[in-house]
Amino acid sequence: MSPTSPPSSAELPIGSTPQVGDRSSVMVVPGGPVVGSVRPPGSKSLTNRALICAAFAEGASRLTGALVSEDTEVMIDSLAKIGVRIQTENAGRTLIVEGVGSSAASEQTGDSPHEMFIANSGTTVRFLTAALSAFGGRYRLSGVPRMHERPIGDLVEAIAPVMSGTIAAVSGGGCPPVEIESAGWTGEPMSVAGSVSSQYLSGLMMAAPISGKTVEIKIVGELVSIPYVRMTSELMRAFGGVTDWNLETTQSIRTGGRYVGTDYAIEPDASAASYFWAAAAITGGRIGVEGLSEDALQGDVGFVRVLEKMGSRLHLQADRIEVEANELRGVDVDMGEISDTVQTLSVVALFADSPTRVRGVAHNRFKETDRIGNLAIELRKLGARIDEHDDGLTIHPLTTGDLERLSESTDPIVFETYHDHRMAMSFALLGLRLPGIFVADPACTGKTYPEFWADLERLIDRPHHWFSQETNE
Ligand SMILES: O=C(O)C1=C[C@@H](OP(=O)(O)O)[C@@H](O)[C@H](O)C1
Ligand SMILES: C=C(OP(=O)(O)O)C(=O)O
Repeated sequence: MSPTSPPSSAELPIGSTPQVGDRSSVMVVPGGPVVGSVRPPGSKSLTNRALICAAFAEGASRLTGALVSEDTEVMIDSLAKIGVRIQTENAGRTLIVEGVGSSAASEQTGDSPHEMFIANSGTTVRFLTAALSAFGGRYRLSGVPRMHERPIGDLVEAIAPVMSGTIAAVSGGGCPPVEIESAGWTGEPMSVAGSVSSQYLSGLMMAAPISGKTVEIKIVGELVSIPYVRMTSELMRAFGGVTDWNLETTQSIRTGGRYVGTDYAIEPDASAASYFWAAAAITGGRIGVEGLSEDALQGDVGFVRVLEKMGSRLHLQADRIEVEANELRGVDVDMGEISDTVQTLSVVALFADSPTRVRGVAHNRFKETDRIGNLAIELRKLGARIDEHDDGLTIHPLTTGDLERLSESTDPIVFETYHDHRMAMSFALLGLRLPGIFVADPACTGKTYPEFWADLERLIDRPHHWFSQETNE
């Protein structure tokens, strides 16, 4: 799909949400400063952790503020297959989970495998692989083609020596599908590598209470995305699990206890919030995100500190983080702890007055797509110089000449999104500043934020232009 002249568009009412396969691109109409308030949906990371803890708890839990999206739906559907009953209220944002308790190895082995479809949800496949191996039984977890290219070998290798039974990642390079036939964990100490994804360690930590054992987990080598591991500890504690961890002094974690049903309120998603904070920063606007503070469990609230380093002003309140635009300068920043916001920041960096170097995110190549290589390919479509590094990117800002050329051009530029929700939401920001920016496959935001386009329209108070597949092909 690459139109050479703008196709005829359909204007839909503000607040419309694209359906998968329904419309193949969207053009956000540029305008002035974006000003306002927004509350993104619940955190994906917190929702899927809370679902794991609640599912294997004794008793019922009530989760409020939950995310309703593909990544949480595949978790819920998979848990339902092992008999976890989950009722929904408030259009799915409240989940009442009847826990099944801890290890059920004896009842589950011998059955035909439970087939679980986990789409492209890293948290779901990694957390469930650990949890189900600890719970016991036969399972097969498979997803979309990209999921079968996303590594899980380090997790499988960590589990195999301490599990009674067999576990394998059957695609080349140690990728899903994952096949498990388990009679539970032995309780022996484990070792896990953490340089590709922190989700392996988080999965093992959360699985220990499910195994009914207290387990020592040694972290081998570098650990990426550390704030997510802290989040795991906090979530486990909220549900009665025990973690003993001091990463500053030790590279190992003791984890165990038993989960008990709990009422738990989920924070809005901080990675989703990054798009709105960035929208303020690049349009001369001011946007407050409700329901988040710097004390949030999600490390991605740290994105606003990077914006501050670039020149934006922050207004911090107990339950709201507001970003106000100011002149933007380039920064040299390690984003290893907030890697889901690299695409957002790269778009912001295009509008700064000097280059930005993003470091520490080599693991971004293993996510929904290669978030270094493919990000560079797309951003270069604007004419910007983007240097690709093993561990990140250098983004050279658009020059005044580039901005003039792009502002006057009537040629559309189509941004491919690679089935990656964060590509789509980040490129939408370009459309706030520049005409003719088409974002392909807008429905891919459904992985974590189905209402993204609707929320953005309400905030900017003007409709996007939607283009159907037929129009563009
Ligand atoms: O544990 C989590 O909830 C997550 C951890 C991060 O993954 P990595 O640990 O693979 O960086 C992040 O990118 C992902 O969106 C969610
Ligand atoms: C990397 C992501 O997701 P996951 O690893 O959970 O699929 C993400 O949401 O940006």
